[in-house]
Amino acid sequence: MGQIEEAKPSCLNILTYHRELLVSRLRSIQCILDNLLSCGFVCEEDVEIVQQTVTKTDQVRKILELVQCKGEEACEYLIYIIYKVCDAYIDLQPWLKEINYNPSSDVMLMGVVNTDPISRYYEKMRHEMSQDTCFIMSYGQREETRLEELYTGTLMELLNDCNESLGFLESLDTLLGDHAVFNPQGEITYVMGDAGVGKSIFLQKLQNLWSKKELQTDAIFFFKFRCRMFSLFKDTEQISLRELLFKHNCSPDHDPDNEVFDYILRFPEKVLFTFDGFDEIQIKDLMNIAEVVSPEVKAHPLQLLISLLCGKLLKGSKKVLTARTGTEIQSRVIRKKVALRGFSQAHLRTYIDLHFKEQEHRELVSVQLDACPHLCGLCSTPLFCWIVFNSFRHLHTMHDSFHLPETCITLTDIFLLLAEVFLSRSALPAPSLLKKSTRCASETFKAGLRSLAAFARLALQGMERGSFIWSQEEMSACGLTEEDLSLGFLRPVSECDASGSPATFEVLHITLQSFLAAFALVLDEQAPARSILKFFVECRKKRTPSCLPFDFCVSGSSKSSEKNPFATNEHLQFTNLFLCGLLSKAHIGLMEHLVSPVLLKKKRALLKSCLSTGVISHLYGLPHYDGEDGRKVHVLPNFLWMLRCIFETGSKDIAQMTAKGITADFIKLGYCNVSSGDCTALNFVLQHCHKPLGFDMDNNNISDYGVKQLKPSFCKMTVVRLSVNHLSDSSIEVLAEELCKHKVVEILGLYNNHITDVGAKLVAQIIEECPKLRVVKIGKNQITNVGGRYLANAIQKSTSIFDVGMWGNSIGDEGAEAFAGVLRHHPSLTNLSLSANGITSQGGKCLSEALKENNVLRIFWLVQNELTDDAAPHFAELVQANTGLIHLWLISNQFTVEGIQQLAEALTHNTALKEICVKGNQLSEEEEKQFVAEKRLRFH
Ligand SMILES: Nc1ncnc2c1ncn2[C@@H]1O[C@H](COP(=O)(O)OP(=O)(O)OP(=O)(O)O)[C@@H](O)[C@H]1O
Repeated sequence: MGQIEEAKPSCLNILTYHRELLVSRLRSIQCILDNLLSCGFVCEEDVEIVQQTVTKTDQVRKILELVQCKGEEACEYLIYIIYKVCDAYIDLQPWLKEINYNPSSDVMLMGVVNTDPISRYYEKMRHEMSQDTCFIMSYGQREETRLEELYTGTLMELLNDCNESLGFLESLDTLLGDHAVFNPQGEITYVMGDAGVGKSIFLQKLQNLWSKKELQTDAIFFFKFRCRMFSLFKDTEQISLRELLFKHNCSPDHDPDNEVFDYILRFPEKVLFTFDGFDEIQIKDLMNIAEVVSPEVKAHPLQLLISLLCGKLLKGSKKVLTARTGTEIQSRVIRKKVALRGFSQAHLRTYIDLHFKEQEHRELVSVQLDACPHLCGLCSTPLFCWIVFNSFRHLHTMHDSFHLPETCITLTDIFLLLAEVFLSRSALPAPSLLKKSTRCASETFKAGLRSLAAFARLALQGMERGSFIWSQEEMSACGLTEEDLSLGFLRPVSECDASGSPATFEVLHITLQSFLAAFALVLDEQAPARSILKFFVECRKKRTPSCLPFDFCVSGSSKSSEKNPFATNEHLQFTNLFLCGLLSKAHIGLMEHLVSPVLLKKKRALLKSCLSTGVISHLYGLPHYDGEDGRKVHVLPNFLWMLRCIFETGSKDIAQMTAKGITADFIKLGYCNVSSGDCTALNFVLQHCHKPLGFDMDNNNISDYGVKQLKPSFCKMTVVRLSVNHLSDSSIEVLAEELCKHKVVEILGLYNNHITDVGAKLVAQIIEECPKLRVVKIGKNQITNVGGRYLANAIQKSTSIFDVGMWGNSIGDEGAEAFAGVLRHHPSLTNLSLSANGITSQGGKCLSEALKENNVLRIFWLVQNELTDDAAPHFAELVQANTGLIHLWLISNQFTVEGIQQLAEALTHNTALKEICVKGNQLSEEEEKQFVAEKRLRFH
């Protein structure tokens, strides 16, 4: 060992030899001086001399002289400092490698303290981030819940740029990894989701993981922003990037030479940003948003934000951006997309256990949830779940008995519960006197009316002006007192004024602001009654949400400037929805205690007439087109809001009228962001529809709860398309029961769900018992040979079925054998896909032999299986013998040139077959060229 060390070049020589490089690259001199001083290699006077030297390079020269004078040990220690504090001396790390530096055992006994500003800043940032993120928002400001005690995983679906699923993100700490990146040039990880689905908490958890070094990333700086804060700046305000970063996040200490900012500019890839709520950004005049390309230039904060997001500033930095679903952002800046889908059943169970410490409460809540799938559907949105559970806990402790509302609970009910809990606080007796009482919601609301009205006024003003944050003065002007603040509706926004008290406040959650704004519209006795409809008018006027802010900044396009302050108008839609709920028949009893009955009646009548005319004109205005299966209509997202509002009113009349207005035979609701909760609203209208209807609900977030809600409507559905909707076997149970009872279904689409062999058996039952069923798509599920057999047996018995899609299961050769039975004599099957099912040549042989006897099948898909040349003679025979087949798909198997040769020869004997697609087999480009003469053998 000693010999090896002796053989090393001396550190003194190294410093002499590399002096020039060190002089130009060594920074963070203070850290070197601090360590040399504390180890006694230099004295205070030496330090002063160095510090008095004017230029950085001269300071380094002085240090080198000093340590070289002190000898080998001091020189080695200097190199060791560079080695240990690698973040600060990042530029010299390649040099250490080049000189093959390995610290000696002696020097390793010496301590190195990291006093470098960059490292100190990094530590400070972690510390502050950890403090800022360890608590989760809880009721009022009274209790504090630790994030780790309540945070529950949610469904985090990865999407590609066409919003197609790429599976689920298993664990949040891998978010920034390369998995599911569809655009490596993009720098933004875009996280989207509906109101209250947990986008902010997702970021909080991410920040918390980073602060504990548990996030898989090499980012050493983390800046977090809430987009709504950018609305607080005056139009004329100009700040620099440095101010934006350091004033609105953590600022570096003892950094006279701006080393931290310099480092950020030099190594942007070491910086991670999170921007929460892009949909909340107000852009008053898009035309004036100009890009900022220099980090030194002062600009409006919004310009800085947009320039950061577009990569004009700090190019290469990592960014996570959240926004409500529907806020589209150009794919070219997006690296990866995640859609938050809320709690699954299993998550909900975990959340119950975390939320309720008492076993009695856990059981009570579980039983009540199990009895009400609609409530479960609502509770799959974490915000609503949080409100329901907190209200349950509070009201259960306060009152003799409290149960969760059972059937037909609406969102308005949920937010009324929250308001009741908040208001009941002002009437709380001292804890020692706390005695269980009988619950009387109207009394609580009456007693708290003054405060409620003041909060509601504030919320409405905010909605009208498009602001979510208020100053103390604005709050007082609305009549809010100090005492009111403790109720819990508002919470302080982080910044404090000079006296240390919070300078600004916001509503606990933006959806609660929408609710309060709706309350203000109902309570207001001064404004003309018609003004309750103002947001309906506004929402109708507005165009579909688009990616305007980003359109502008990314492509520089000059779309017309729009007065619309928001990228989406969801919070206005929510206000309308709550208005419908508050003015519904179900809540007259409560509202009459708060508003004059005459005015209430007038407002109810106005709303009803507005909804009725709105529904008619909306349905009339939808784009209809005539297809093979009758008249089709593709609804727009507003249709869903309309349904939600109708459900919230609980009005049978309006539901009936809407059902009557549906003139199409086929409704396309694909990619409309339909959630399980929406299915109750859909069902509410559909129950008044008396004619058969086709429904395409593919690519939504319906889940098992939603299917349960749609149960009464399946009797009239001729087309049931529920592909890509997170359905498990329990949904198929509901479908089997209903579809077999009514026997009207013709098309069943269940592609890309979580169906296993258990569900496949139920689908087989549907196939057997529904005589009109023509098309079944059940690809990309989890069906094995067992399920494959059930399905094959059922299809064999069906005389109506002509199109079966089984792509992407794992039925293997045994399943293929069962389908060979189907192919042998099936009278009607014309299109069959068994692609991506792990079928080898053995299965291929069975299938091709069976198909020789069938001249009905037209299209046969066997893409992405494991067919080799062993299967080629059988397929060649098939091609020669069969005259029914028009397309044979054998893409991405393992045929070589010999196998393909056999197919090519056989093809010359068959004139009916239009093409055999053999792209992606094991042929070189040269080999493929041999077959150019046979044009029907396709390699592209
Ligand atoms: N993963 C989670 N675990 C536990 N609770 C959660 C989780 N996600 C959200 N919540 C609860 O739901 C509430 C609302 O979540 P959050 O504010 O993150 O929603 P959001 O998607 O940002 O909503 P919006 O788009 O309306 O701003 C949180 O305050 C928290 O109580």
